[in-house]
Amino acid sequence: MATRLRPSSKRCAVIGGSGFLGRHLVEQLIARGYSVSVFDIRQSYELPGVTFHLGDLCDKQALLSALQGVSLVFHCASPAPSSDDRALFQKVNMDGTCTVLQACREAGVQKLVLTSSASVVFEGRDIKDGKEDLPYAKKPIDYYTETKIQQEKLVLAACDKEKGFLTVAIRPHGIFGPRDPQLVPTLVDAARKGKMKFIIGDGSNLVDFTFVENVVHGHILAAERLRPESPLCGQAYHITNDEPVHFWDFMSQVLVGLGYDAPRYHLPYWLVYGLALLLWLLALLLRPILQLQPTFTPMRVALAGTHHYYNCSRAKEDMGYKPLVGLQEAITRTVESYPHLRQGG
Ligand SMILES: NC(=O)C1=CN([C@@H]2O[C@H](COP(=O)(O)OP(=O)(O)OC[C@H]3O[C@@H](n4cnc5c(N)ncnc54)[C@H](OP(=O)(O)O)[C@@H]3O)[C@@H](O)[C@H]2O)C=CC1
Ligand SMILES: CC(C)CCC[C@@H](C)[C@H]1CC[C@H]2C3=C(CC[C@]12C)[C@@]1(C)CCC(=O)C[C@@H]1CC3
Repeated sequence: MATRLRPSSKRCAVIGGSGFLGRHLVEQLIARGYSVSVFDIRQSYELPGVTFHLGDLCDKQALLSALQGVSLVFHCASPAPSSDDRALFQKVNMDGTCTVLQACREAGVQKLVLTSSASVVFEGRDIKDGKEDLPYAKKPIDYYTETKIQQEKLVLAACDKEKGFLTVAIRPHGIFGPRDPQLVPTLVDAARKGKMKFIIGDGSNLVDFTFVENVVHGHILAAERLRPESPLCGQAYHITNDEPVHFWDFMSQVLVGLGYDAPRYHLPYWLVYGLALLLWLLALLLRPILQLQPTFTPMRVALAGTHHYYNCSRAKEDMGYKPLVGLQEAITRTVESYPHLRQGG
């Protein structure tokens, strides 16, 4: 039988540590004196103090070797939310998370911090100042959301003070910042194709966009405050910028900052949603012969045309959370980090 290393409180693992959020988290952990094992299916960078373990999180043996001597695990791996591969979401977010839980218990890990999503309560209808006690979406809007709900339930239910295994879930919303492969690149791609001329709905919908460094701060606070006597055990926490913004103002600021025109013409929400649904069905039907990837998916249209902002007072009270970077500075830093996506760049 393999010998088990004694877990050290400054030794942690980041599953999904090569991704957008994961890499920012790893960089901050290193800056705070942790040594970090990254477990991911790919390696996207090198950093002193970080060891990489390449593998699929559905493979328990591969996970076990990465978790040796680790007392704290962050799980922030997921297939891209834009995918519609139901089997992959099921395999990675649900079965894979069960494997992560088993591996953590077998390796003697003491704390697990899951990156969940505020979208676990979103059904495509307005959410204003939503608290953590909102019920999970009964009709999740896509496979990503459906499996994030199951994943969060599994992780929170696994919290067991008697066995010394504590869990907590962080629910960020609309993460953005340098190196994000999703929000800014999708927006710029749509603008370059002339698809960002229209505002969906009347443009008055408020949403949360959260700077990646604030999301990282929330994760580290949660890890450090997670103790048997703390209220964090088995709970979920919204982490936002605490500055809801009009969706279309945010989009316009990013676009204009990068040299593109802001959207100007209004289209009725239900018309665009109906068209997006039709296009999605068409893409599904044509899939055997043609790969269509619509920009305006029903999920994106719902996010672009409804209110969805969340209350983060529970994180403020229980872990002393406060956003470190305000929204305006965050937008400026993000725009400056994408010189290659500028108009004409
Ligand atoms: N971005 C956002 O706005 C929000 C994100 N979240 C959550 O935050 C987390 C991080 O998201 P983000 O950083 O944006 O995503 P990324 O796709 O950038 O990072 C996820 C990482 O996990 C890897 N990965 C995927 N599947 C596996 C697997 N089977 N085994 C090991 N590694 C795997 C990915 O590899 P590869 O790229 O090759 O697939 C990638 O490196 C996710 O859990 C997401 O659900 C929550 C709310 C909002
Ligand atoms: C084409 C435009 C109408 C929209 C372009 C921007 C979108 C790509 C993003 C706007 C809101 C974002 C968002 C997510 C992904 C990127 C957006 C749709 C998530 C779905 C990512 C995963 C989550 O857990 C929730 C996020 C909500 C907001």
